[in-house]
Amino acid sequence: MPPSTAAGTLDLEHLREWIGRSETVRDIVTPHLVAAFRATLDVEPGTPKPGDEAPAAIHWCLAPATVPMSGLGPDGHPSRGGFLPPVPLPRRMWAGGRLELEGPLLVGDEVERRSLVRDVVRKEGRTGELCFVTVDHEISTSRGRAIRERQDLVYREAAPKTASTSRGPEGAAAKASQEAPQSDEQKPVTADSVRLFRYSALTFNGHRIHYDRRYCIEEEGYPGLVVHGPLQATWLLHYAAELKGKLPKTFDFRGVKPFFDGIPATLNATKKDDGLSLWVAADGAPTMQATAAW
Ligand SMILES: C/C(=C\C(=O)SCCNC(=O)CCNC(=O)[C@H](O)C(C)(C)COP(=O)(O)OP(=O)(O)OC[C@H]1O[C@@H](n2cnc3c(N)ncnc32)[C@H](O)[C@@H]1OP(=O)(O)O)C(=O)O
Repeated sequence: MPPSTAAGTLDLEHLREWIGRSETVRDIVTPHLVAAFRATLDVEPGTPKPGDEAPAAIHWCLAPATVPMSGLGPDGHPSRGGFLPPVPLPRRMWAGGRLELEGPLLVGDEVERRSLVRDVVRKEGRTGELCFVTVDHEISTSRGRAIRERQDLVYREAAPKTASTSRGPEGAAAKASQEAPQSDEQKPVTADSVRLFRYSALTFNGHRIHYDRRYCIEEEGYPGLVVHGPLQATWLLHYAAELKGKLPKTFDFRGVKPFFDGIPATLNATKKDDGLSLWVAADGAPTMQATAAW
């Protein structure tokens, strides 16, 4: 993506100095993590043993930033300006990404994640000024690379004060977003506050939009707790594997509209030539769209 030259509040030149920054972190796929991950997905946790295949997308729970409380920003994420650029737009979201699944992670694996800030761009969206930060990750074990990932983070301007308890600009984005197509396959999914809390705990993600309802409504202008992008992507990836009998080789996903807790939702899939189109729909409208290819 080329840098936008449109006028805005961002010092893009400064933010783009973060491009090329890298970090390497390590963690272990423990039996407890695998059991807790399965339980959060409402699957029998069993008794994971060293060498068992770990569930796909568990890598999002590995090696999270462990920043002391004094190093957190007002949204509960690490203060910006370390590995990630100090984007001054206050509302961070996980916008989407792409996974290339090259091999499984196993219980007991020592995992290394190498991350690189690939791009920082400014865009003007229907909901206001946006700043996208793209991060590339490579996740490896002693057997070699297991996953290549592109992660798109988006930073949004402050919510208009009028948005506090209505759908506000989220409603505008929802109207503009695509109507859900007819699905070949569908199953219900629930996102209540306990599940969101558990997923935040699994990923050591302190972002307050996922568990602090007052903060969500009063500070970020959302009408409820926001369902994590990686949790929605995990559901869709597992659904794709369930429908086809094996994990896809590539999985592209994009959050198109926030999904709030307590809203009736479904996982959906339609066949495509080389794979599946998938989406989460809340109240019938897509919140995350994905394509999986084998
Ligand atoms: C974990 C974690 C945080 C989370 O999990 S947050 C919850 C998960 N994420 C979401 O719920 C995001 C849902 N999406 C949205 O709210 C909107 O799509 C978004 C990102 C605010 C953008 O909406 P807009 O209506 O303002 O944008 P436009 O559709 O007008 O598009 C403007 C340009 O931006 C590009 N774009 C839009 N959405 C995305 C996306 N998801 N990924 C990449 N690019 C996107 C779009 O293509 C337009 O680009 P042009 O070049 O065509 O101008 C945690 O924090 O850790």
